[in-house]
Amino acid sequence: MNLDRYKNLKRQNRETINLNPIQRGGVIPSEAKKAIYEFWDGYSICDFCHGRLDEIDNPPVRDFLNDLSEFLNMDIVRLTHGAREGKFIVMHALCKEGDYIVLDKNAHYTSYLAAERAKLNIAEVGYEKEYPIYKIDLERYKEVIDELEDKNKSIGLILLTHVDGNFGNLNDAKKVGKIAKSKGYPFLLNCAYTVGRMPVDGKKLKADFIVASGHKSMAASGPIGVLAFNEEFSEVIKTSKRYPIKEVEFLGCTSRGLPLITLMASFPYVVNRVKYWEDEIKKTRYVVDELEKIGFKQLGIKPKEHDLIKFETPILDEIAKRDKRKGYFFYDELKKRGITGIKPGVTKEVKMSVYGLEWEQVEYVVNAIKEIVNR
Ligand SMILES: Cc1ncc(COP(=O)(O)O)c(C=O)c1O
Repeated sequence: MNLDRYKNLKRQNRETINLNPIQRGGVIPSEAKKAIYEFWDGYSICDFCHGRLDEIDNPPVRDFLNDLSEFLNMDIVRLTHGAREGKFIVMHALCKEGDYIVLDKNAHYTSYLAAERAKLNIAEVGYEKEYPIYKIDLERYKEVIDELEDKNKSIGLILLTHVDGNFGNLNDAKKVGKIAKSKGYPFLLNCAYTVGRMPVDGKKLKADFIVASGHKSMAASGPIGVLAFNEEFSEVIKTSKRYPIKEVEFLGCTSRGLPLITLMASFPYVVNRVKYWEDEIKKTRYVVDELEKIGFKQLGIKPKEHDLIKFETPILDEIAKRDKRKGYFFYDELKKRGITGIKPGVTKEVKMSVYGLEWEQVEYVVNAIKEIVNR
């Protein structure tokens, strides 16, 4: 065993402009960094615990969960280890083995895994239009539900990915919420890419459940997630027969320690930043407009309604054929300019986000990419 390898652990790309869409919303502000120094011991959050995480008053976890409910316009909030755990909890609590869940074709792999772990079947809702838009045909939810009902299949849950992690397409959740309501099925909205980045109002969107991701979109250290739901589904928080204070689906307590401390410490910052969502969209559209001038082609819904951008980049592919670094030239050249987060070696398609960057940084990124391509 070489224990030396654990000494002086250093993050390679700490001071760079990171364009990785799954990381941009999880960058923590300085107030959260300060809180880390107060609470870095393992169970530090439990100094004044009387048996359950969500009831801790010092630090103010209980108040925080109430504030989160208000922020999301949902009745009850609990913490999870991530969006994926939230999805599994809902499926496990609500569905019985063999039930169907109806979900969109852009659903994250963790939605499929959660369903598999809960021993459920899947019925997919496909695209209204495939390449290059990949827009989900939301009206199809009704038809898929009807088809399952005609075959006497038991449906346990309707799931929609609010914004998917592949194309960054924003779905009109209310449409699916209405269909689910009219059919009498619970509706889970996966907001891993939206809550904490943009305003989300659960009741307006007709969601019965919302899952969110602290490390992805709420400026928190990972892993932490949020599960919000409405009162009529309080079966999700049923307590143990043997340990009556402990909630079974949460195995008593979920994320404790630094992930939760940073989620709380960043909360005022997050509440404020979602007010500037329109500006984030302007930055995103600016990047698309500028990079399409040099041969990038944006995939997904146009114009962009979310900061995650996926480009088809034949121009990078062309250059890679001539450069001795092959596909790695783009990563390499960006890194020289202090920019990271683009997958090394990938040139056919590129994903990026400029969420939370200053306008000057956005311009710097655009100019750097133009310079690399034009050279
Ligand atoms: C749409 C979507 N949902 C869920 C997840 C998983 O989130 P978490 O890591 O909080 O489980 C991701 C991660 O990329 C995602 O893109």
